[in-house]
Amino acid sequence: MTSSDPLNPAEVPAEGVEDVPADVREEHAALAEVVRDHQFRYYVKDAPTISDGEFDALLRRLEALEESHPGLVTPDSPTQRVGGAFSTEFTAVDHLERMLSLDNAFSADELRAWFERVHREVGDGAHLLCELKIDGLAINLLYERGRLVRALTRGDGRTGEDVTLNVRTLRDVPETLTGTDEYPVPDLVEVRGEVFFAVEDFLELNAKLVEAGKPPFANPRNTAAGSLRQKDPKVTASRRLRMICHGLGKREGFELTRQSEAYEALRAWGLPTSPHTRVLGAVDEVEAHVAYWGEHRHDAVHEIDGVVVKVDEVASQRRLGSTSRAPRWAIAFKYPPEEATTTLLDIKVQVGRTGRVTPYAVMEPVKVAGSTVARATLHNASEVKRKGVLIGDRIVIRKAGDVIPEVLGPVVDARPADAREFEMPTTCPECGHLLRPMKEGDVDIRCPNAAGCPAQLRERLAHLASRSALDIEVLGYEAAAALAESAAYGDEGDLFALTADDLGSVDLFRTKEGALTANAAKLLDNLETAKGRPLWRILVALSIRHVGPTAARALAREFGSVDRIVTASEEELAAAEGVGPTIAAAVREWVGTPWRQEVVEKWRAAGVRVAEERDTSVPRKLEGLSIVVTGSLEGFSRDEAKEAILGRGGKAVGAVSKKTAFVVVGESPGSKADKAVQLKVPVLDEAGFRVLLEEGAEAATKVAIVQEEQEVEEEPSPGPTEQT
Ligand SMILES: NC(=O)c1ccc[n+]([C@@H]2O[C@H](COP(=O)([O-])OP(=O)(O)OC[C@H]3O[C@@H](n4cnc5c(N)ncnc54)[C@H](O)[C@@H]3O)[C@@H](O)[C@H]2O)c1
Ligand SMILES: [Zn+2]
Repeated sequence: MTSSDPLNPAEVPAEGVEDVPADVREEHAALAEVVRDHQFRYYVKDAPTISDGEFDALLRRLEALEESHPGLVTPDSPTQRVGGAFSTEFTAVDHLERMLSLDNAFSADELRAWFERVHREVGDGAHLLCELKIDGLAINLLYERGRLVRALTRGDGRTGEDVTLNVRTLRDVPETLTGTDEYPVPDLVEVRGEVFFAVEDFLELNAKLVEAGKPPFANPRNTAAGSLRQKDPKVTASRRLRMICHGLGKREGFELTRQSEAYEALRAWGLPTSPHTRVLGAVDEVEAHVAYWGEHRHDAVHEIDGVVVKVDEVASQRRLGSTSRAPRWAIAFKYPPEEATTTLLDIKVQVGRTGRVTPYAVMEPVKVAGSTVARATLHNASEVKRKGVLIGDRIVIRKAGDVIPEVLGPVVDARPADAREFEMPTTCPECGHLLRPMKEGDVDIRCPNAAGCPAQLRERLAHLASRSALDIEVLGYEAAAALAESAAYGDEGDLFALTADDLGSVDLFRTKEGALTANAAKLLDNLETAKGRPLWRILVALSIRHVGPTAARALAREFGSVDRIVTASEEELAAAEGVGPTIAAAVREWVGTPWRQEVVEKWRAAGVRVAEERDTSVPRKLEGLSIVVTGSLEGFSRDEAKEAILGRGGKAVGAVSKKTAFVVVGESPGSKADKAVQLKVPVLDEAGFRVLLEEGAEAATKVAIVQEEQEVEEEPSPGPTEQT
């Protein structure tokens, strides 16, 4: 084997095999020092200054250097050691058996490469134990004759920090083990696990801090580490730390053949294990499992940064052995990090559709959760203060799944000398009006120039064209900006009266030769179609505060025309089903604004359908019925199913109650299906749903599934395969 063997990095060729050039040697030494420095900040100070992704990249770079220059590999290189240290604040105590780290796989290929090696060494009978990689800190619990005698952090793998008093405050960690006939209390066992914050508890802790005027913590992992490594156990006790076991160290007085069996023993002894652990047979299944959890990353109570795959048979684990840093019988598949650090280049403000002025971060572009991010909203000026970020700071940002990126806070330890505070502007950056809160007690300040501010007009146009409003494809953000800026154009009232000539005077809609672009023709065409859209879409397009698709549907259903909405009193509006006082007040405010009423008049004059929402082509067979859809249907997307119900006068509701008329159950339904059974609400499958839509409630009742009261399954299997 060569030293480039990823499973065997500890095997170093004899000295002098290769002369490493001086500059490479220097780079390596400098990089190793940087890595050690970050390890100290992370493990000892619980205050890293770079993200895990950046740290992993540094370590990978070090590995790459060593791979091309094996002469650089020494036993004290960070690539060869468990990356931790211990602080003098705690007593240092040796582990009875070493605590190791894990090798990583960042792609399916790397996972397969690991698997093939395992295959070669121990044959194809190995079972693969898949566990969530909990993002917390490792702990080693020593139980002697069933009593907890010591708890150590991982430290450098050989020696950890004694945090016994702190760990005793954790509810998940029993003082004494229980035993069963099958699994009697062992003479001695080292139990390894992860201490973490449940995301929910972490958010609650932060909410309390913010309420008390204190800065919130950046992330659950570092907060858990900081909370456990406290000098005063009372501080630890005040934080709701949890623990889940994921391995064993030294053991006496019992033998196990499979690691999955060890978890059964741990459970019998009263120790917490994960409900998400699965034993799988083939690498394809492991890949599906990894993909599943990549999609459901936020379904566990704790944060995860990957999936750990282990060979389940203890005999095979022994045969595969370990390097100085990690076992060869396990690998951690890592997901793209959801946090990154970058530089906050500037804070600018943008003016929204309702004049709200919000600061946003302009950042050095950085990759996070698979996409490159260069901007993030900061919501309002007090949020900027609360987060404590200065322009020029290194900042931590987070992007979870499809959620918009969020600035978590500054890396204070890396603050440059010239970092400066953000000052909220006092005038609108686009029209110069003095900004102010529109109502007493508003945290947001707004540009009061709703009618004339080009920024607000641009935002309203883009909104009006969006999919949840008039759905005008060609009128994207760029076109909205071009129209808003064009002198030939007034406001959105003039939109439907636009002519080819008007568009010809806007640069964006003219070719170099002076002809109209294809998009201009398309826009005129789209506008013609948009005139006939249902009333609720027209209402959304009018940018009335608080009136999104749901409220607009309610208004359209209850009042049937813009005129009736305009003449309705605030009480009438508030009393209407699905409207309520906030929307009623916003509608009245809109009615009281002359230029907004002019928009309606201009639209009406241009032929926009501002009345009669009732589409008589679809009979209103579901009038007054509440219908719940759960699970996925083959012939309908979620929105289509909702549209089909609303279009027939029914209500598409989210929760099952006694008032629910039908529950439509598709593939992999949620707990709503069980609830329907409990409450004896008629259940329809997709075919039944079609009957309901086409023929109405009576016919549907005949095809509804008659529900026998049955035992409700405890917890639906969260993974793609069965738990063992
Ligand atoms: N940001 C920084 O400056 C900085 C510095 C050092 C390390 N780090 C981060 O720390 C991590 C490296 O730390 P590491 O050496 O502990 O390696 P690791 O986190 O990649 O893997 C090893 C650890 O995973 C934990 N783990 C969680 N769930 C597990 C399970 N089901 N089974 C087994 N183990 C499980 C164990 O505590 C184990 O010690 C990386 O994510 C790295 O980015 C960051
Ligand atoms: Zn303005």
